[in-house]
Amino acid sequence: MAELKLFETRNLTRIERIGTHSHIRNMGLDSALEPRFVSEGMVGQTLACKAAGVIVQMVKDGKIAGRAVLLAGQPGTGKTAIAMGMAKSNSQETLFVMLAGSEFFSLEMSKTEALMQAFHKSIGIDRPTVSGAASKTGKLTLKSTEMETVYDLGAKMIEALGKDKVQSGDVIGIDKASGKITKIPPAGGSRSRPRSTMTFSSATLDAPTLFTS
Ligand SMILES: Nc1ncnc2c1ncn2[C@@H]1O[C@H](COP(=O)(O)OP(=O)(O)OP(=O)(O)O)[C@@H](O)[C@H]1O
Repeated sequence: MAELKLFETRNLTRIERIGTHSHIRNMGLDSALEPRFVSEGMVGQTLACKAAGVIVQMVKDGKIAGRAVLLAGQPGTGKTAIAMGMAKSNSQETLFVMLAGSEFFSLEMSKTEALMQAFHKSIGIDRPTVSGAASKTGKLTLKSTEMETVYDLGAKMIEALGKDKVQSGDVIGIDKASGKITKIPPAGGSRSRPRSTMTFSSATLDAPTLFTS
């Protein structure tokens, strides 16, 4: 009879996607913004590289600012590579922040807030909060009689909690699209609140603490 052998398996619960763009050093264009077929880590995609180069040049010349660029194409055709080339064309040290749509939409944080955080991270800024402490992330616990939910907090929401002086036991409304937090005043005392209302329980910051439970 065949012997059954059991081997210990490694914990594979956390699988990370490894970004393989380290070979991209620039957009592979010459000084007249003409694309070379193989250059600076970029191979082919000459029209897209040229278009990206023209946009970067317009930004450098101060002709456009505060705009977004949409790169569309089949998976794996080099959209991220070109975006990285655009960043690297400015300087090899330019910060490049990647956001995966799926991760982004699964965040328990307002999309505006998540975007703001990514932008702040990309330009190395920590926004000051109302208390003057550095802008940080945190956690917010909401409780009802049936359930308890923990939300990730961004700087904007932390600021809103401070502004409204939200305290443990307060009923709050959160607009998940904009991140706006509003304190809902008790109408005739807490007993009249519907059972399903979520009540602010606690908020903690990962660093400089504004609120604690
Ligand atoms: N023209 C290119 N020159 C050099 N490397 C490239 C080129 N196009 C893609 N690659 C490399 O191939 C891999 C996949 O490309 P990339 O992630 O940029 O594609 P994508 O279009 O952003 O894909 P997805 O839509 O799945 O996010 C990366 O390692 C990237 O650096």
